[in-house]
Amino acid sequence: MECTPETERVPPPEAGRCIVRVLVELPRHVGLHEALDYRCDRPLAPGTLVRVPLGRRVVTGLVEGMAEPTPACGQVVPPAEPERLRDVAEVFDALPPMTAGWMRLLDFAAAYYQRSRGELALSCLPTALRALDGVQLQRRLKKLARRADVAPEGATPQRPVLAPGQQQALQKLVEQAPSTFLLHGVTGSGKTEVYLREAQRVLEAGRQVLVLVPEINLTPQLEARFAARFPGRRLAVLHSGLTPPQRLQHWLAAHLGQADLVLGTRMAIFASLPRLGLIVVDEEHDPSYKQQEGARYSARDLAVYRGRQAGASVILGSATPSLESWLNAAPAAEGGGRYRRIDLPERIGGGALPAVRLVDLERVVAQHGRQALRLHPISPPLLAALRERLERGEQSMLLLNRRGYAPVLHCTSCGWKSACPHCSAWRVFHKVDRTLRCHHCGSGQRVPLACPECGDPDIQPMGRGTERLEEQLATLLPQARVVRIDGDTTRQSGSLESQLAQVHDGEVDVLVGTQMVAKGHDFRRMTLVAAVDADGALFSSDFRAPERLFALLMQAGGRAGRDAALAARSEMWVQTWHPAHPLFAALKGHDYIAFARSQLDERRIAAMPPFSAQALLRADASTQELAQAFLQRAEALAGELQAAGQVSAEVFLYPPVPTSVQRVADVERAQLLVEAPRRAQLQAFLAAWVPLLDDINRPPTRVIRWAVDVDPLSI
Ligand SMILES: Nc1ncnc2c1ncn2[C@@H]1O[C@H](COP(=O)(O)OP(=O)(O)OP(=O)(O)O)[C@@H](O)[C@H]1O
Ligand SMILES: [Zn+2]
Repeated sequence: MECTPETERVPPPEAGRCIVRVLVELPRHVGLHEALDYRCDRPLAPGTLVRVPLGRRVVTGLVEGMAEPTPACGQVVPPAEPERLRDVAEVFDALPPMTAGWMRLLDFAAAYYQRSRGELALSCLPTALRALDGVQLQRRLKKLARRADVAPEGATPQRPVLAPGQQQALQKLVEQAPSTFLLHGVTGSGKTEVYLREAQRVLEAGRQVLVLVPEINLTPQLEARFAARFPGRRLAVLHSGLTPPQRLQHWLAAHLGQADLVLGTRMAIFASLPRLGLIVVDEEHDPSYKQQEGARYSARDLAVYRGRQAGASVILGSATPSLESWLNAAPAAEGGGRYRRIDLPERIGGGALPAVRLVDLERVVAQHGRQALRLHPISPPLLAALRERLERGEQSMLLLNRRGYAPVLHCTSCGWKSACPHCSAWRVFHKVDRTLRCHHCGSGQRVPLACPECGDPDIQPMGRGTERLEEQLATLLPQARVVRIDGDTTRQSGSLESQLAQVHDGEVDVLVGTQMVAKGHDFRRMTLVAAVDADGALFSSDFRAPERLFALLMQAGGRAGRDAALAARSEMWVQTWHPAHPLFAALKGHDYIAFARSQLDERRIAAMPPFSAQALLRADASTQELAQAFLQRAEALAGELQAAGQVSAEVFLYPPVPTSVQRVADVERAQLLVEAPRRAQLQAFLAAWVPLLDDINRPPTRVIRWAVDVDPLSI
């Protein structure tokens, strides 16, 4: 058994008299203490995995520590009477315990995001592990050991000569390690090569490397690059696309230290890595790093915590860093000083970033008449630009952030629209299978042959999605090979890889896609990227909308001209009704720094994050009144705590409001925004307030569920 510092507190073994405290999967609301006590014939190290009886079941649990029969200090909760305790059913001796560092990550994440530790701990472990007993686990481990014996071999990897910027970046990484770094490198500046070289250094020092990417669709490309560079190393991947047995196998390889490299999406931040030496968070600005259900954690923020704990460097990489990270990397005098910034301002090979062209749709209409945009959204100049690429054998990409054929169907005679009966949203028209589908609750129906209200057969799509754009392109450019990549075309496993391979192999002339193809991909033959309809986000009520739009457009533009030979004639087009918007001026200059400065100035003046800290309390109920009534009680409770001086009076609660999509799957949703000048104040407030919320959720005005979202990304 590994001797972690915690084991020193374990009392001497007394047969059958040890009491261990075990975390089991209990949501916070169940009302039981989150760790339960069990008897065991010997002391167990914290982090040991066990099976314990819970009600009539036997479940997997994680040993938190020993419950001392005579508490030495006041903090230890005295165990229940030993004779009434049940016995640990099984100890997973074959597995090393989770490390003390991992247990600290768990404690931190649970406290910070207001979750029960047991629930979080068990949700971080592979489901397949939770289903195994000791005998089955032994079998798995034997299989794994056999595979580990045959070390993979391969050709000596090819390493490019580093560009001067990359060299300087690596030098800083070495000199200042371990620290948290913000690697601000323009698109195509070779950030991945920096990750690879730093990873190599860390691997050679005998430590493990964790690399996070925002989307599952970016894992195959990255996996291929790392596998090619480190042929002798075992590589584990963790993302939601794996089957449960695969996930268990990869998780075990990391936990046992057989895998030196772990690549994955946000969930991989909880991978067990006993020798962790480096964490890379690629595209660190991406909202996908924030989990949107259950424990709403930010994998990026946890990476920073985890790195510090492990004495490992953390590299946050992006061409368009989040404003939070940008501020953290600013000089201390400007409110930063927490991260070290490293810049890669130039593209590999010295290629230019694509020239940005705004198509003023007002002018298009003035010149070509209203009908120019009536049948399809591609303005005449954009169409000409697409044709030009086609003639030269170059690739183009059209970005439209809406999947489906049309966001709504409507009846031309009575005005009926395809509303979802369960949500406050429209059902989206998907022409491929002639269905109307709600993107919120997933419910669907076949497209009606006539208007359900008045019987008129003339029902028409309104607006457009990627499916329709693809269809229109086929008419506009009949000779072009068009492929569409979005959430619908990539549902089947393997389909995304084959579609991307087609693009890389030059079998595609025009790629139509959502934001999913706008980032990370190293397309080599693309010389035109066009955002067909970007205006929607310009006037959103969400204060983060401009930041997100700017990042999306910069990233999308970054797919063009990545081959230095083609860079000079590469372009990023944006069709807009508002060409004078300041966001576009920054985009034209590829000026992230100016954009960040102006956004941060606005946020500072308005005391918005990152100059304040926020949390949302969300409530779901059968009616909006019930949901809001719960939130009002929560608000009143906060007022009482403040009046009693138990929490800071500087924490501000906004009145409860319906969420932006108010009803989903017949459930009404409302939210309450909590804001504090500093994170620590918000944390102290939540720690006092959240545990009391169950007491105010009682019949007859009980809500179905409530949840806290700390550092919410959309409000
Ligand atoms: N030193 C080098 N010499 C030659 N080619 C390089 C070098 N470094 C990187 N490259 C190549 O340059 C291209 C761009 O690199 P990479 O994909 O790492 O960019 P990036 O900074 O991650 O861009 P993005 O932010 O758009 O994802 C890749 O094809 C990569 O193989
Ligand atoms: Zn719905």
